[in-house]
Amino acid sequence: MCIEHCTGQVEGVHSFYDGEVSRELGYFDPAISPASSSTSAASSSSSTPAASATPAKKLNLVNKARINVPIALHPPQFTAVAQELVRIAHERCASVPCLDEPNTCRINYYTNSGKIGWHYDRVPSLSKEEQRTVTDPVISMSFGNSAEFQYKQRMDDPEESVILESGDVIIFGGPARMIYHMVPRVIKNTTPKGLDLRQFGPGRFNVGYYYN
Ligand SMILES: O=C(O)CCC(=O)C(=O)O
Ligand SMILES: [Fe+2]
Repeated sequence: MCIEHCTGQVEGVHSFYDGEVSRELGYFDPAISPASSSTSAASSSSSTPAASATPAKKLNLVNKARINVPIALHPPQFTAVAQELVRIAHERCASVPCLDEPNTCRINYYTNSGKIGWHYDRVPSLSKEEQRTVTDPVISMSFGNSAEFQYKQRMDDPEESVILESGDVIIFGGPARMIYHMVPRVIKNTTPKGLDLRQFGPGRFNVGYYYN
C-alpha cells in the first residue's frame, strides 16, 4: 500500500519518501521500494536486476523522506506515550490542552544533509484564518542523530534555537501551536551508541503526532 507520492502539504517542504508502511509492524520500511510493490505504478526501471536484489531507498530530494502513517497502522504504545507526554505538558503549561491520543502521525527521515525550511504545521482541513485558532498540541519526537531546531512566534521575530537529541520530545500547543519552525541541520555521528538505525543509513527520524 503506497501512502504518499505527492508534493508538500507543509510550506517549504517538497521532499517525500516513495515508501510503504508495513501492515504487520506499522512502521516506515525503506526496504520496500515502489519498484517491488504490486500496487505501485509500473516502473520502467523494474527490469534492473540490482533493484530486486537490493531495493533502494528513494528520497525524492535526495536527503529527506516523509510519510503520513495512518494511526491505525501505528504502534499503539507510541500513541499512548504521546498522550502521556501531552498530559505532562498540560500540567506544566496549562495553555496546552490535555487531550486523548493524537489521531495523526507523520514521520520524517533526514539524511545527514537533510533539512526543513521555515513553516508552521497547518491543519489541512482548516482555512488560513482558522489555522490561527488551533491550540491542540503537536508532539514531536527525535531519534538518531541530533539536529538543530529553530522557532519563532512570528515570521519577523528573531529565532530561538535548540539542539534536539535522540529521545528528545518537543511539544507545542496553546498559543505556540502555530509557531514558525525549521530544522537547518542534522549533526552527524551523534546517534547514541546502542541505537541501531543502520538499516536506514545515518541520519535522524522525527515522529510527529497531531490532532488534525
Ligand atoms: O524534524 C523536526 O524536528 C520537525 C519536522 C517538522 O517540522 C514537520 O514535519 O512539520
Ligand atoms: Fe513542522
